Amino acid sequence: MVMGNETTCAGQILDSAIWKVSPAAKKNKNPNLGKSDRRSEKMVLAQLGGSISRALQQMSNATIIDEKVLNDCLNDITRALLQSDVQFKLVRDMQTNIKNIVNLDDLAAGHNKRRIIQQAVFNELCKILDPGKPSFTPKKAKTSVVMFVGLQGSGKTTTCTKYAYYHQKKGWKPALVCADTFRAGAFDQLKQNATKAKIPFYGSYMESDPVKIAVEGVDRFKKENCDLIIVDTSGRHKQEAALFEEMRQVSEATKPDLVIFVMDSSIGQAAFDQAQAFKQSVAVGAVIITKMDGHAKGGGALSAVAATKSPVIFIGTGEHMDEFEVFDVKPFVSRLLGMGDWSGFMDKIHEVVPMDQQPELLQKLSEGNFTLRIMYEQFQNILKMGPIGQVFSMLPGFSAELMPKGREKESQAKIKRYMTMMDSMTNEELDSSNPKLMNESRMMRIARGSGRQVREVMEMMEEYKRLAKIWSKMKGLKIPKKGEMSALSRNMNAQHMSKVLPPQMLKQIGGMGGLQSLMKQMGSAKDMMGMFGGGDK
Ligand SMILES: Nc1nc2c(ncn2[C@@H]2O[C@H](COP(=O)(O)OP(=O)(O)OP(=O)(O)O)[C@@H](O)[C@H]2O)c(=O)[nH]1
Repeated sequence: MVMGNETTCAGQILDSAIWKVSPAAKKNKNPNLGKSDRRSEKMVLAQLGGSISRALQQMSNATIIDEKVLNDCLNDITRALLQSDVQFKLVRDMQTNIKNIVNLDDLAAGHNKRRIIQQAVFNELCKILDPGKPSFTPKKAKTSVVMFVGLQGSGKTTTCTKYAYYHQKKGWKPALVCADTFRAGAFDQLKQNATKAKIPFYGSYMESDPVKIAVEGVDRFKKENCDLIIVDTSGRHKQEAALFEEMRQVSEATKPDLVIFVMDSSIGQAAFDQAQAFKQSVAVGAVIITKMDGHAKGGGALSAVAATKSPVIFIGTGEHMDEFEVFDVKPFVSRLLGMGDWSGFMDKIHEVVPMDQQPELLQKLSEGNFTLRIMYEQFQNILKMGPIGQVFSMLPGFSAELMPKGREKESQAKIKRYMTMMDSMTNEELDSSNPKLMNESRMMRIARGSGRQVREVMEMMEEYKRLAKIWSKMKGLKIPKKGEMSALSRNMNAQHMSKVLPPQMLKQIGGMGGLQSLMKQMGSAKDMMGMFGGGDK
C-alpha cells in the first residue's frame, strides 16, 4: 500500500466593461467561443443563449403576437435547445409548459412580450436544472465519504482532486482514495495530483480488488479524522455491466454519504442515458460537469440533472486544480439567456478591487472625477478579473455571444498596451482629469518612453475621454456594499442606467420601458432577484 504523507493538510469597472464590449458587441459576428473563454458556464452555452435571445427578439419585433408568432418563437427556442444536445423529451415538455403558461391575451395587451416569454423560458430552464432538493452537503469537521463515479476519461480523477483542493482551501481536511484498479496509471495520476495539492492519498500498485482498497483507505482516513474522504473509482470507455457491478460493490462496502456522477460536457445526447445508467446502479446524489471550457454545447447538463434528479454542484472549467466552479442554477440560466447577473458582477467588483481601495474608488465613481490614474488602476483590476468576457456577461442584456472569440484577447492586449504607455506618464499627467493637458509634445514623449507610436497614445487618450464621459454619467450613483442587491436596485433608477448603458444593450433589454420594468422587478419580485444571482446573500 502506498500512503501519501500527511502534510499540513495540505463600475468604474462597470463602465470600463461597458466601453470595452461595445465595439465587439457592434460586430457580433462570431458566436463561437474558444479556450480563452475557458472559465465557465456563462461562456459555454453562449450560442444557445444567443439563439434563444434572437428568437425572443424576433417575436417581440412582430406587430401582432398571435398563436403563429408565438409558435414560431417557441419552435426556434426548441430547435436551439435540441441543437445544444438537450434531450428531446425535456424540450418537448418545456415547450408544452411554456404554451400553457404564456397567455396570448396578455401578450396582445401590449405587455412586454419578450420579458413575459423570457421569464417563462427562464423558469422552465431553471425547473429542469433544479431537481427540487439539494444534494447532501458534507459538514466540516464531521467525517463524510464521497464516492466519484463516471466513465473513463470523463475527468473523474482530476475532478476528485479539484473537489478535495476546493475544500482544503476552505479549511477542510480532505483525503483521496484511489479505488481505480482498472486503468493502469490511474493511481499514479491521483498520487501526482494529490502530492501537488498536498492532500493525503491512499492506493496500491499491487492490489487488484477495488473494494478492498476503498475500504482500507476510508478506514485509514476515518482514523486520521479526515472530514472529507473522497473515493475515486474505475471507469470504462463505455457503459458496461462489470463497471456498474463494481460501483455497486464499492458503494455497498464504503457506504458513501454522497455519490457524485462526473460527466464530460461534450458527450451530447448520450448524457441522459449515461447518467440514468449510473443512477440505476448507485445512489447518485449530485452531478459535476467537466470540460465546460471546451466547445461542448452543454445541453447535456440539463439532461444529466433530469436523468439523475440530482443537482449539478460544480463544473470543471479547465485542466488546472482551481478551474472548478460552484454551480448555481439561476445565475447560470440568466446569463445563458443574456439577462445578466448583477449580484455576480457587483460581487466580482468587491472580490477584485482591494478592500482598502473600495471606499475611495466608490467615492471617485460617485464624484465622476476620472483621471488617467484611475483608469490605470481599473485596468489592473480588470486584468485581475480574468477573461474580460466573464465580466461583460454578468451585465444585464449581454449574452456572452456579444463577446466573440478573439475580441477578448485583443481587448486584454490593448489594456496591457495602454498600461505600458501610462507607465511613461508623469504624476501630473496621471492625476489630471483634464485631457487638454496632454499636448502633442507630451504625447510624443510618452510614445518614445514606452516604445509605441504617437498614434497609439492618441488612441489611448480617445479611449480615456470616452471612459471619462461614461464616468461623468455615473456621478451620484451609489454602489451597494457586498451582497446588497436590493440596495443596488433602489439606488439606481432607470433614467440613470439608460444613460450609462450602450444603446444596443438598452435595445436588447427592451428600451426604456423594458429597463424600467426590469428595474421595478429587480426591486420587488423575489424571483426576479434570483434571476440576477439570488438576491441578497
Ligand atoms: N479542459 C478540461 N480538461 C479536463 C477537465 N477535467 C478533466 N480534464 C482532462 O480530461 C482528461 C481525463 O481526465 P481524467 O481525470 O484522467 O479522467 P478520468 O475520468 O479519471 O479517467 P479514468 O481514471 O480512466 O476513469 C485529462 O486530460 C484531464 O486533464 C476540465 O474541466 N477541462
